[in-house]
Amino acid sequence: MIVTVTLNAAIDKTYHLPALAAGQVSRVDRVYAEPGGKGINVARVVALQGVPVLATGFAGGSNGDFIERGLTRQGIAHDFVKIEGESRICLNIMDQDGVSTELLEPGPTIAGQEMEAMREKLAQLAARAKVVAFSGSLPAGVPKSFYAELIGIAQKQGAVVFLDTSGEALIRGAEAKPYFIKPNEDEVAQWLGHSIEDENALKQGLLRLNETGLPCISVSMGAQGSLTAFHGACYRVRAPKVDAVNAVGSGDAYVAGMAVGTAQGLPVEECLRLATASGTANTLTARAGYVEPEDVKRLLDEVVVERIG
Ligand SMILES: Nc1ncnc2c1ncn2[C@@H]1O[C@H](COP(=O)(O)OP(=O)(O)O)[C@@H](O)[C@H]1O
Ligand SMILES: O=P(O)(O)OC[C@H]1O[C@](O)(COP(=O)(O)O)[C@@H](O)[C@@H]1O
Repeated sequence: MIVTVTLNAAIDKTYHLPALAAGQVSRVDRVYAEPGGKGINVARVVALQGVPVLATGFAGGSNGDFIERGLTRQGIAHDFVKIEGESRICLNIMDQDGVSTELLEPGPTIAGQEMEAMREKLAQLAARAKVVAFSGSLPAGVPKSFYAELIGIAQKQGAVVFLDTSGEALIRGAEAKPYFIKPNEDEVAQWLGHSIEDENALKQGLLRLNETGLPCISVSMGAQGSLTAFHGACYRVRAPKVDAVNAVGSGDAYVAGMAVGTAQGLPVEECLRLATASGTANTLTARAGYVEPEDVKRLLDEVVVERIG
């Protein structure tokens, strides 16, 4: 089983409208509202590929109820820590030219006893999991070291750990040496303490991070695919060319593909192929963090994985 952890769960709302004009009234043509936040998107894309998954994290208020009911309706097992605060809404406004504007609420404040409940729940769930994937921002009240703490709990239960977050939560979380991380290029530069001029510099940087005890690091680059350092080997992956409809959640779909491949014990090249096909398939639907399984299957053959060092 794969367990996904979303500490800052959300209702992901997507508004499709002709144009977004600041300071004016805009009418929305189509609205999608889904259980979301990065880890929940990962769970949905894993489930859509027919692999057992369970979503956990913090959920509260009427938005939390919506998230849990939505997951149940979508057939995704879940077991959240109930919190006093209200889970957030994240808004993606898509105009007719495909330009996306995201508004992400900060989320609720988490109390000390709610964090304690999360530690206990995770220990139980991780004992049944092959892969535990932590994704997304930290809600208020949670210390920046919380991911490192939770990663330690999951590793102690024998799970392979993924971490997809940003900023200080990533830097501090990475101290616990998760198996897989997905920083962006700026974060890699910040880590290394120098700017990254070109792809070769990025490759060298990722390989150096490998040496610090981080075995698998992917930097994804939208339509350009991704670069991954894996135990001292480097892979350049080209994504299939498609007419993208909505790329929000593609990073999460990529993580889902990596998690599925890893849980199934596939070689890293095949994990990267599945991750990329899942990320690209996510761009083909109007919904965030959603793939058609036939799209993933069809795109697999169009992904090019090349070892470059
Ligand atoms: N426009 C696109 N065309 C084809 N594939 C895409 C496109 N956007 C994203 N992808 C796929 O999804 C993966 C993750 O997307 P990316 O936008 O880099 O993630 P994030 O959402 O974390 O920024 C990419 O590596 C690629 O496989
Ligand atoms: O937890 P964060 O970092 O605030 O991000 C939350 C948002 O990220 C998203 O998952 C999209 O992320 P990606 O496009 O990077 O996959 C939204 O669906 C979600 O609401």
